[in-house]
This record gives sequence, structure tokens and C-alpha cells, in this order.
Amino acid sequence: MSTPPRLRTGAVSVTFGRNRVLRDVGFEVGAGEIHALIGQNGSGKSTLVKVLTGLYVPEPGATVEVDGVPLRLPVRPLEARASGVAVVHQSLGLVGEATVLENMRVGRLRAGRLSRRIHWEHERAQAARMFDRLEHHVPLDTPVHRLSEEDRATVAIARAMQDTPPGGGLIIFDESTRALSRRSLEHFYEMLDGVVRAGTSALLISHRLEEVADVADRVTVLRDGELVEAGLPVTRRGEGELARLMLGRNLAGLSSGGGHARPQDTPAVELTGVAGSRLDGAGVRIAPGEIVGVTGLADSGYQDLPYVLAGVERARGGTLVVAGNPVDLAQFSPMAAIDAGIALVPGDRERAGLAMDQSVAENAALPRTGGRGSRLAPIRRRAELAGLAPWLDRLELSPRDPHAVVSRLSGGNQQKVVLAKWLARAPKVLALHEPTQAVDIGARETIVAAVKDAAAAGCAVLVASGDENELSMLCDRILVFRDGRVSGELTGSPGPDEIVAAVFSSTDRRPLRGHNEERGLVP
Ligand SMILES: Nc1ncnc2c1ncn2[C@@H]1O[C@H](COP(=O)(O)OP(=O)(O)OP(=O)(O)O)[C@@H](O)[C@H]1O
Repeated sequence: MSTPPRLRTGAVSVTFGRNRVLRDVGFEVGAGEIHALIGQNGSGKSTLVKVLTGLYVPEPGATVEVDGVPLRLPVRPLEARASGVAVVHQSLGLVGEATVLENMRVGRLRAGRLSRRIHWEHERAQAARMFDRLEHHVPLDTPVHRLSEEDRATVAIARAMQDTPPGGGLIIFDESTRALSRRSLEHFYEMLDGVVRAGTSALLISHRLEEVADVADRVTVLRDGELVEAGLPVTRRGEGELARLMLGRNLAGLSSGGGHARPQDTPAVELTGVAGSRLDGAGVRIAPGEIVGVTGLADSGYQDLPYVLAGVERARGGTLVVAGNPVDLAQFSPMAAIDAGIALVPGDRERAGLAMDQSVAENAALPRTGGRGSRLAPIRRRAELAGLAPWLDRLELSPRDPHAVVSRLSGGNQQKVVLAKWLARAPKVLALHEPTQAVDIGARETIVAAVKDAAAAGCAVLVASGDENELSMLCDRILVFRDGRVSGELTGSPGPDEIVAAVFSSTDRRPLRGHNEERGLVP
């Protein structure tokens, strides 16, 4: 008798109101494989994960089996956990302020039956065992936000492994790796390779198709809630082919670099001597039409710059000159930034100021700068909606409805709302933090084109990113940060390898995982 797959789903359908978001989804994940689940924003990936973990109830007729044993539906979260299914959420899903030990053991702490006291020695031993299994050790008493990015990735895997029996179980990574830099990704997959070689399975959800092509053994593709492919071997399938399967069309080739710079002009924006929690004398000058990237190691401070430029993060000191007017950064505010024509697209939606219980259109109208009660408000509102609609079309918002409530949109679609809102306002300066992080490859193409169009029209663009592919697609010039200030500059539309080499001071860009044939895992 052949061994059953690690996970098998059958006829999983989910409907919200009149919207059927999953339709008869049946697929299998084998033992010891990395299985990727890909699809455009809103195609139903997270909904499927939420069915597997018991957050959403599938329609009658669905089946979910782990190692051939059917789970009762709707899935009971504790039963899923007991059968060896673990989930790592977006951006590793760790609590920064809590220690490694607390992150490892939260939800699992056991108090003595009589004393009601927690046996910390037992908890430490349990946590340490996982790091032994991974052969990587991380200090248990350090708060997670003080760890290196690589160590944080180790903790996320170790934490999930607690629910999987040695050599068994399934870890679901729901966009967990999306904020990791190249070097941390290499480390992450080195560890995960060891875990799956021992027999544990991984279900990987990621919009980085280059990563999927590098590391996955097989791929399942969802389009509009339906299966397009189930368990297709990934061997020798490049990013382009995966994109075609996902989008149902060919992806136009993306040119790299901005190419619209007019550096002889007086700068549209200039930051000097910026001091903040992680910044220490940083400075950037951006000409009208120029797209400048800032990058570096995770703790180098470059990520703070868009927020300082948009007045969202108060700097301790430094000067901003925008359109020839100097401003003391210690006195700067978000409203002053908006008035100066500076727009911010943050990296995570929590910082994006989305009003989750309001519609897409209502969010696009926020914040209003003055004239709230004016008789002209309805006219302005209609004009705003008219300006927004083409952007919602261009970014393929799903559902394409300006009246949809934001909390009901998928994560990537929420990100698109923030982008559409600011792009529709034709800002003078755009401050972007990982602008394509949560969006699918089709929308990434559109966003890159839209940012370049904005630059061509004279907008000065700052892009903070740890993703060398994103930087290479967008930027004319890249500043590399170290210890809170600029330590190097790459000009002439640098490529991804050059960027990684500059950030890590080494030219060694290892493959994320050996080829499928080498791993001997492809049937
Ligand atoms: N609680 C809900 N109520 C109503 N609609 C919902 C709810 N949750 C999700 N949806 C809808 O279900 C569809 C699928 O969403 P889902 O989050 O599964 O997409 P996804 O493939 O994970 O997208 P992304 O890549 O953007 O994260 C979307 O159209 C979304 O608007």
C-alpha cells in the first residue's frame, strides 16, 4: 500500500456573502517536500490556509486529511496542531519585545497542577531542543527585536517545529519570508532544507516567484479561487513560466533602472544630517525625476528614511529642503509633509493608516487637508473617485469595487489601495518602503511602471528596500547605509548581484537551495 500524502484537501469551497472565493480546491503536499502555493492578490491563498487552521468554515463536501487521517471539519485549531500542522505568519510572525523563550513558548506554557507555577527550566529545555534539531543556537533571553535578521528567521522556524513531530508534520509559511533580505533568505532555506530532508513538509506562500523557482519542489497555482495547476514539478521552470501560469498571460519584460534623472537640476528634495533612533548623520539628495534607492543591512537605519521624509517618524535633528524651502526635521509633521507634496507608501499596512472598517473610496479620500465641511466637498469627492478609478483598474484591485470595505480585502489588495491613493494625487516627492513587497508579480510590474511614469513627470522618488530585485528594477542610483549613514553609492542602474555585493561586502550570492535534481526530491 502506498503511503498517503502529508496533506490532502478535496473539494474545498468558501463563500463570503455572494462572493465564492474558493471553488473545489483539491491538492496534495507530499512528505518532505517544499510545496509552493502561488496566485495573484485575492486569489484565495490565505483563505485556504485559514480553512486548514480552522479560522474559516468550508462548505459541506470538503475534506482535509493529514497522513491519510481525515480531520473533522471545520478544522479545530488544536486538532490541526496535534496532527502536526504549524503556521508561520507574515514577516515571521514574532513579537519583537518578547524574548526568544517567550516567543517560543507562548501558548504552550504549562503550569504545575498544584503550584500553578510555570516550570521555566522545563520550558527552556523544550525550546533548546528545537534549536538543537536545527543545529543553530540563539540566546533564549534576548528580546527578538535585538536579534539579527538571520537569528529571527531561525526562531520562526524553531517555533513552528515544536508542533511537528521529528521527520513529520507540515509547516505553512504564509508570506513569512517577505521582509527578509537576500542573506537571511539564504540562511532560512539552508535551515529549511535540513528540516524537509528529515521528512517534514513545507507549504510556501510567496509572491517572490524567483524564490519559488529556486526552492520549491512542486507548485500549486490558484486563479480567482480555482485550481490552475495542482502539484506541478518546478524543475527548470523559471520565474517567467510561473508568472504565466499565475496570471494566465505573458509578463512583459521589465527594464531595470529609472533613467529619467536630470541630476543637473537643483534637487527636488534634500535631507542632511538626519539623526534619529537608528540614523546618525544620514543625507540624501534627489533631483526631479530621479529614483534613488536606499538599502543596507537590517539594522543600518535605511528603512527609517521614508518615514522621516514624510514626517511620520520624528527625527532628533537634521534639515529637509523641499522645493527650495528649508525645514527643521525635529519640527516636521505628516500634515506639513502632505502640504509640501510628499507622499508616503509604507511597507506594512499597519503603518499605512488604513481605516479598516471604511471603504476603498473613503480611504482614498483620507487625509483631507482642510475644507472638511465645505459646500464643495461632494464635488471634490466625485473628482477624487474619478481620479482613483484608473489606478484601481491599473493595479487590478480585486474585487474592483471602490465601495468594498478594506478589512475584507486580501493583504496585497490593501497594499494596492494605499498605492492607488497616493499615485492618484500626483505627488512631488514619493517616499516608498518596499512598495512591491505584498503584491503579486502582475501588480509589481504595474507599480514599477507607474513609479517610473511619476518620475518621468518630474516626481522625485525615494525607495527604501532590502529587496535587490525591487531596487534594481526601479532605481537610477542606490545609496548603501551602514551605522545610520551613507557608506557607499552605486550608480548607473545597478543590477541585483552588484547590490547584494555592496550590502554584504562580498560577491558571494549563493543559490537559495540546490537544484531539484541535486536534491533528488523530484519524483
Ligand atoms: N472575511 C472576509 N469577508 C469577505 N471577503 C473576504 C474575507 N476574507 C477574504 N475575503 C475575500 O476573499 C478573496 C481571497 O482573499 P485571500 O486573502 O484568500 O487572498 P490571497 O490570495 O491570500 O491574497 P494576497 O496575496 O493579497 O494575500 C478576496 O477577494 C478577499 O476580498
